[in-house]
Parts: sequence; structure tokens; C-alpha cells
Amino acid sequence: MLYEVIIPAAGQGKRMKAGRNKLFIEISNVPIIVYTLRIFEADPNCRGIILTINPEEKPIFQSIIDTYQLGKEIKLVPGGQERQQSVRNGLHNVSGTELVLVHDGARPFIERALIADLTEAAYEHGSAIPAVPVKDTIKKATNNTVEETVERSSLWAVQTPQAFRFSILKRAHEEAEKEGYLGTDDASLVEIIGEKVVIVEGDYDNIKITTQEDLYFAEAILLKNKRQQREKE
Ligand SMILES: Nc1ccn([C@@H]2O[C@H](COP(=O)(O)OP(=O)(O)OP(=O)(O)O)[C@@H](O)[C@H]2O)c(=O)n1
Ligand SMILES: C[C@](O)(CO)[C@H](O)COP(=O)(O)O
Repeated sequence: MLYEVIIPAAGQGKRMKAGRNKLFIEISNVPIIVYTLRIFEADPNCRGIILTINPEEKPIFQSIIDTYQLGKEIKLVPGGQERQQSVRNGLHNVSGTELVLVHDGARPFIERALIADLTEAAYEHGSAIPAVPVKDTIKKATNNTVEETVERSSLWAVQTPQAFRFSILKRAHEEAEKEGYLGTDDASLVEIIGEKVVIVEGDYDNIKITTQEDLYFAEAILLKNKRQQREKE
């Protein structure tokens, strides 16, 4: 199923505390954003990559694209103050496929098979998101005092890429902008306009690199992937 992907990459990486955009941090000597871009580059179903960036960082992104010879055309589009605004700016640059994906630049371990499952589900249902069952016991608390233990069986930890029919995502973003709603993912905007969103079981390795310790997990996942690749060859 053909699609275009919007990759928001205009964050500041505040929780990483690296003093720069965390997507430039290297795992095994390669910047995080390169792993993410390579996955979509290599996918023949991906008909366009829209990378939303902080305009001040354009020379750095351009230099990375050149250094790592990322050949598929990558549209560099200015991001916004919040992730949602970055995605919205990306949406203005989609050129016409029926399906659009939104994938965090900070999730470098997405697998092609999951992308395929998501695009198929989005084609059928309108919107599809990857998620994994929550493993911890979740409690709701105020001022460190527990109010309740939340029933876990229906809780999912949501990831990206989130896949949508373009018309639905566009309407959801327009409505959110009109209503002043700010969500932490795109599916929440679609939920608000009453459209169906289905879950496709994701992968615990599809982590978002957010804080320092995620870099250790990332190194480990990369090693595991390389070992599996060698075993296949
Ligand atoms: N205004 C923003 C904020 C975030 N992002 C992107 O959205 C993805 C997920 O966001 P997150 O992990 O929160 O990244 P940061 O915003 O960089 O991190 P922090 O919240 O810790 O500052 C990242 O690829 C990030 O670059 C974006 O394009 N525009
Ligand atoms: C979109 C997302 O990655 C799904 O897990 C997440 O919601 C981004 O949120 P953050 O607050 O920017 O980490």
C-alpha cells in the first residue's frame, strides 16, 4: 500500500538534556535520525518523506542527508513550536497519496512489516496505530498519594508510525486547530472528530528515544538487530 510519511524532527530534546536536538546524537557512530530515515528510504511503498525541522538546523540536516547519501527525495519543511504544529506543517506538503503516516524521528527501530500492517489497517478502517500492552501496574495519584489502581487489561502504550487516510488526518488537524486542542499524538485528534482508530499490535523494541537511559536500550536493540541480520545471511 503506497503512502507518504511525515517525520517530525523539530524538537529540542529537553528531556534528553543533551543541549541539542537529540536526533543528532549518534548510536554506534550514526545519528539517530539516519536510522529512522533509512527505514523509509528502503521501503518501496514509501512515495515521499516530509521531514519537519527547526529551520536553524537545516544545514545540519542537509549535511546528514548528504553524508549518508539518503537518496530518496526528502522535503525539509519548517516545524512548529509543538509536535502537533510540526505535523500540521508537514500535512501542507503532502503531495497526493491516499495514506499518510506520521512517525517520530526519535523512533529509529520501526520494522517494515509493522509499517505494512499499519497501512493495510488504515486503508480498511481509516486510522491505525501501533501499540503494546502496558506491562507495569498503573496508579493514578495526586501529590504522591494514590487515588486508584487503574485496570490494566485495556491499557496500551501507543507508538508511531500512526497511519491515516489523508482526508481524515487533515480534517482532524483542522478541527484541533479551530478548537485549540493540543494532543501528544495524532490519533487523539482523530478520536475527537469521532473517527475510528484501530490498534495494530506493535513492538516493544520500537522505543522513542527520550531520556539518557534510552540510549543504552538503543545500543542493545541495535546489537540485537545486527546479530539477527548476520544469522539470516
Ligand atoms: N515542536 C516539536 C516537538 C517535537 N517534534 C518531534 O516529535 C518527535 C517526538 O517528540 P519528543 O520525543 O517529545 O522529542 P522532543 O520534543 O525533541 O523532546 P522533549 O519533549 O524532551 O523536548 C521527535 O522526533 C521530535 O523531534 C517536532 O517535530 N516538533
Ligand atoms: C506520538 C508519541 O510518540 C506516541 O507515543 C508520543 O505521544 C509523543 O509524545 P511526547 O510527549 O512528545 O513524548
